Amino acid sequence: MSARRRKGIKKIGILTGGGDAPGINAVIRAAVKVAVNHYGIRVIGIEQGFGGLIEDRTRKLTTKEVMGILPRGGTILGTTNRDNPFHYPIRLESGEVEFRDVSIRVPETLAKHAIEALIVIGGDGSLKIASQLWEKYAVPVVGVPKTIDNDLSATDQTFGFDTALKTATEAIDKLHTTAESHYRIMVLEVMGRYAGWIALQAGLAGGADVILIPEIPFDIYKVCDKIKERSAAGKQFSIVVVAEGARAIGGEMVVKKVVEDSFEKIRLGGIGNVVGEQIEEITGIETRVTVLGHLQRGGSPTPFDRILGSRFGAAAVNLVMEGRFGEMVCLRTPHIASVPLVEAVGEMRRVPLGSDMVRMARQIGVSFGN
Ligand SMILES: Nc1ncnc2c1ncn2[C@@H]1O[C@H](COP(=O)(O)OP(=O)(O)O)[C@@H](O)[C@H]1O
Ligand SMILES: O=P(O)(O)OC[C@H]1O[C@](O)(COP(=O)(O)O)[C@@H](O)[C@@H]1O
Ligand SMILES: [Mg+2]
Repeated sequence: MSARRRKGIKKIGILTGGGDAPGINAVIRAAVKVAVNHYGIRVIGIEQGFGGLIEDRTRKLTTKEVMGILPRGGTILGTTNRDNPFHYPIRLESGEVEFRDVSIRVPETLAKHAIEALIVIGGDGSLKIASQLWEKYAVPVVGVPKTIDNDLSATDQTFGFDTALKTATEAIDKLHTTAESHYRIMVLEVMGRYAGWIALQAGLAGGADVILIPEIPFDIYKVCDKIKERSAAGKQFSIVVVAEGARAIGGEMVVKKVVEDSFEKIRLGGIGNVVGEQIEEITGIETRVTVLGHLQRGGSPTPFDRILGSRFGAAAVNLVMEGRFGEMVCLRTPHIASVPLVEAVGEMRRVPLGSDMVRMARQIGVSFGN
């Protein structure tokens, strides 16, 4: 510990950015406990993501503040998937919004509070900002990967994904019983942005008949063939799981919303209804659509996510104390490792078409609609 103390760090900051994910509070709790109890340093929480560093919203995080938060979903610090210091929305007197680079305020706020290192818990967007802050201002940052989408290539898994999967699987189980009773087709739309991990794995865990993911564009007639094949075999109901980023061959992804003051403006959603209507029209079988939405991001984290979050939180503080800035902690099963942030945000992890999970799914009769 004395060698680490020589690095001279006495105070660190923590912020959470992007969509929340169950397990964030486990990261914060572990980081605070390790910082305070093990290294004897202080922790400042930045509120509401990068906006907190721009608008100077901070609060002290003691071990008392993190008591009892392990099983809690969400983030006690608040978050946003809009604020980007390099592209920050400023509301003009005219009411119009203008984007400006206000990133200089980040090192200014950190200096004001004597914060010597910053732990950023976020997905690709937030970690890219962290990486830019490190490159442009040498802000001493360490990243912690977070997203229910599990779409970061640099880590075997992100926390939050397991909990989202549990929620989506339970939803499929529930849809099964009502689908079976009413001889209906049930379509479930799940999140995941441009990756199909939630749809694929929840679909497999819940025994879906059709799984539509962004990585495999579908043909609606092939989807209906599978449903008709089941009907012919006496199975009078079917479960179709659709990722929000799924699209028909030659078609576009369905956009639910354009968030103008966000850097990444597109919010996906709506493909479930499109697919549901087409299935009903083509097969003539009564079809209902459920959009699972933000239920997937809420609730108490699973044991896996609590433990992974805790491991990441502890590892992030260790990286800080070792002076290894510009890096992100990651899971290299069974170990916790680290990678440079630039590498971490470089590539999105999508479902590989040759993966054994896709192969197994096909072998047990799941249709991907192609
Ligand atoms: N490719 C990008 N480059 C720079 N900033 C980005 C990029 N994508 C998103 N951002 C910014 O990062 C923030 C968080 O991104 P988002 O994707 O919503 O969450 P996450 O951190 O979970 O990926 C957004 O507010 C946006 O301003
Ligand atoms: O909460 P919003 O703005 O509707 O965002 C929804 C998006 O956020 C997510 O839930 C999580 O994405 P991030 O981890 O990148 O924040 C996506 O699955 C979904 O597309
Ligand atoms: Mg993102």
